[in-house]
Amino acid sequence: MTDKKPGFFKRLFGGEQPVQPPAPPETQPVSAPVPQPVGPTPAPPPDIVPEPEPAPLPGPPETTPDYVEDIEAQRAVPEPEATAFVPLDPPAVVEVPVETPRQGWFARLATGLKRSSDQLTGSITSVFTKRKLDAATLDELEDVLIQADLGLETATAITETLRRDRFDRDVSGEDVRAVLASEVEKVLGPVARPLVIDSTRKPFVILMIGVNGSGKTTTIGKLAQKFAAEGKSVMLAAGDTFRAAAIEQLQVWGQRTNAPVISRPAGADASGLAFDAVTEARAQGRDVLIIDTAGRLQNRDELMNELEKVIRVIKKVEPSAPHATLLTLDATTGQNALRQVEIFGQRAGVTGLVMTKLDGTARGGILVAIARRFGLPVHFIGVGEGVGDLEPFTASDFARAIAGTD
Ligand SMILES: Nc1nc2c(ncn2[C@@H]2O[C@H](COP(=O)(O)OP(=O)(O)OP(=O)(O)O)[C@@H](O)[C@H]2O)c(=O)[nH]1
Repeated sequence: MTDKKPGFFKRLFGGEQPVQPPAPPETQPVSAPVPQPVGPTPAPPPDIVPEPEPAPLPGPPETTPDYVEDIEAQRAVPEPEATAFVPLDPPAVVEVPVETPRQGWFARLATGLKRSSDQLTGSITSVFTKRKLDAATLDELEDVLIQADLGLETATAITETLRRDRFDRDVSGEDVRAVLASEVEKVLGPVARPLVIDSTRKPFVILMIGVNGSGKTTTIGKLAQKFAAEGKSVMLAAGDTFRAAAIEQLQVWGQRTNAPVISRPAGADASGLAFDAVTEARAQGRDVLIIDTAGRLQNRDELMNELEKVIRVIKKVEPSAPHATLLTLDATTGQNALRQVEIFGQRAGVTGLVMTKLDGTARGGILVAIARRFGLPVHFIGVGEGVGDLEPFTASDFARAIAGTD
């Protein structure tokens, strides 16, 4: 990446702050919607797509410690209309990106990370133009690397390598970029791990979590496509019951990928839905069940309680589930992503990460800081909105793209 843009780095880093996604609707005390688990093999009701309720609940259902026990008690009184098993007939108008011909995925990653890499390489070049490597230069470089979200440890590792090998010698921007790529790859190598579907689990339950708009539903669609292409039978659960549009979005993905979608009307209880979905997927012998959840900010305690409840209820049906709890991270978020990984990890037991929107961000460096701090597997990266735009994560490609080396 050779474009040097004087002042660009400063403009970007000078004012840019981690973006907080919009908060979900306020939770109000509501009378707990009665969870309506049904028997193991509910028949599809004649009305396939449920009408959204006129006034969706503004927040998650009430949390009570004995909620889970309530669910079990209420299993004795199933209400067939509670679960909508929706394999077909998506709603008429839902925006889901369509596939268009495009460049290869690495090119998209490299193009997407160009803003990150331009900032880095531009700054590195300006620091290292015709200069011998001295302490001041190393300090400047460390600042550049920290401001690129790579994290203090990685920044220090890079400057220490240079100090050890090149101190008091001429060093070019290219040399520094090579060290950067190598150090980034060193950090990311151990976390670049594929998502392995244990075929002895039927269904293998994947719970998708993350803040609002981080790409959960889109990633579910992409994963469903991937698994279907591998010959796996997939079921989806529209667990983002706060938003009718999210339910519809998942139904469209379900139709595209030929995966049945378990859903309930907007405003229904997400835990009850998860319960039904695991029960149904098991009854049908599905290979994989992917459960969507409503977006929530990690600092919204009541919403995180609700997520914990969803997990508890899933375990009521299958104690070993969820078998993967994937946190989607929006790459454009920057530093806030560290907090998301920390809190979602504590509350929901994240097993792996998917970083989305790497096709257009200046904040890609944050993945390095996350990898170093948490060591969680990074399974996939999203490089676009289309169904084919999910790629297994590879450390060397990411390192090359962010350092602008080929
Ligand atoms: N460019 C790009 N856009 C993406 C990617 N992944 C998701 N998006 C877009 O990001 C937006 C939000 O994605 P969703 O999948 O709806 O996010 P969500 O986490 O389910 O959102 P909530 O249900 O509101 O929490 C949509 O416009 C997606 O098309 C990606 O890898 N690249």
